[in-house]
Amino acid sequence: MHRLHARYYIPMELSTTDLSDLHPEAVAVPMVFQAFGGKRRFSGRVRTLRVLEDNALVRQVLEEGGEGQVLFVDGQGSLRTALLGGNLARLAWERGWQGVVVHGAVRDAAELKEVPIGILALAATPRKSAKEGKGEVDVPLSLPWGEVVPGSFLVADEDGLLLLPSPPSAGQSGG
Ligand SMILES: O=C([O-])CC(=O)C(=O)O
Repeated sequence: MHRLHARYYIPMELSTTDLSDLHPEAVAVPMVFQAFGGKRRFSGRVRTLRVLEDNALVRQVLEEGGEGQVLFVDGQGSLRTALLGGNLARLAWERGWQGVVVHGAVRDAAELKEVPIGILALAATPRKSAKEGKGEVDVPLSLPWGEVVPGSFLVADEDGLLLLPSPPSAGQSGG
């Protein structure tokens, strides 16, 4: 529907810029990621994972299910192996995850864009990860831009990521 009075239109989802203005204390992660998934805008309660070139725990946590949640994987910035590909992305979608953020690499980029969740990563690379199960689940992640705390609320859009202590309330409106 064409909106003649577009300036009176109040978006249901607040942008990260509006939210950052409302919550200057929130951790803001710049959009250093590429958007590989079918959705650029997503949000949800955060679970965390710290791994290094090993993605057995990524599968394990995604299998637990993540209705309304976002998995933030700190792959420590390594681009040597992919921590998620088409199979894990489809698993995430089937299990209700809103998105997966990978501070590291993914693969199967052509498949990822068909999966209707948010998938952010630094790069794509062909090589798979180890499956030994090394890593830490639900730990605070120290990233160059601030700390990503499990249980916080993540909002992602074209401008970056914002991490809030709790979901923004419906009464907040952007300007
Ligand atoms: O299983 C892996 O290592 C990642 C992958 O390729 C997929 O999710 O399809």
